[in-house]
Amino acid sequence: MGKQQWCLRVNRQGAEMVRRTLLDEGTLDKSLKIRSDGDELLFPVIHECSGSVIAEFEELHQRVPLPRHELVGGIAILAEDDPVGAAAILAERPSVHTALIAESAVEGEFRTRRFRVLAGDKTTSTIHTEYGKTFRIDLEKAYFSARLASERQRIVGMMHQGEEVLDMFAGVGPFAVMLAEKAGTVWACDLNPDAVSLLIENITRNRVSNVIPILGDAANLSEVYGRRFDRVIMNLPLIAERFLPVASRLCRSGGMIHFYSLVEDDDEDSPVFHQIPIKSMQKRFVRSYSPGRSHVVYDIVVE
Ligand SMILES: C[S@@+](CC[C@H](N)C(=O)[O-])C[C@H]1O[C@@H](n2cnc3c(N)ncnc32)[C@H](O)[C@@H]1O
Repeated sequence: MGKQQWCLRVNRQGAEMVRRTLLDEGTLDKSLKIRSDGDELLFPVIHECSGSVIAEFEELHQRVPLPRHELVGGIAILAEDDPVGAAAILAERPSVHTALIAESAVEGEFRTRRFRVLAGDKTTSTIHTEYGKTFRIDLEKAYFSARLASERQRIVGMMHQGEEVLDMFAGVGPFAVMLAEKAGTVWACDLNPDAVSLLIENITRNRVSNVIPILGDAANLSEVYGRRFDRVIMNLPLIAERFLPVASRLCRSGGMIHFYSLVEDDDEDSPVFHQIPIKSMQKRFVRSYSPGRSHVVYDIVVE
């Protein structure tokens, strides 16, 4: 009798890239054996995420249990203040150069966190790989979450070739650089100068020529650009609501806004949706955030 776990079903062709991404983001459940099913591989993951389903897996015999941590490139972010466990992670994982503990929640306008080094190099900067693209990340200078990797692929999968895309809160550019693969142009805006510097580095390191970085306040974008965008990305949970009227002025009729939000599981949808012309709207679960709280996305087709 095996163990029931969330998993991603992936066609064998793209499976190695998915395996590496899940390993990099620390999402692969390494206590369970990867399964095959016809043309597909089933990768067990440690939590429910976009596109995941439940399946049964054989349990693997584990060596020394490492403390709970999340990986961003060569940085392990521990859930507990555990310097001994941090040293064990560095010893066990040759690709990890630094182990950190967060000393604050995600805070301020730039949505950053403060960290303390528990072991390894004294840095918050690293190179992270996601679906074959590499990103310079500096966890203390600009927001980044590796846990949205599958969500970004879901958006790429929905896109048509040549779309005009606006990423209103682009950070270091993970959505912008990923979506550039299908887009005509991606306009990527952020208020944080350090995020935009890292975005420019990430555009260059991935040799992307169709992402335009913008340092500025997304609130002003509709005064500069018209209703030209086929798709608008709004990943600024908690306060994105106040930018929704601006987004609807920027998105063409029939275009789509992806509005990310953190909601209590029994929350009603926000009344702000009544303030913009909507043709249709679908709410999707992205990942669980904390007990009783989820990260969700509203895919909104604008009237
Ligand atoms: C949650 S992060 C998302 C970053 C990126 N989209 C990602 O998924 O990694 C939100 C970003 O919005 C930026 N931001 C906050 N207020 C803004 C504003 N008024 N205009 C533009 N960017 C803003 C922050 O600096 C931060 O980088």
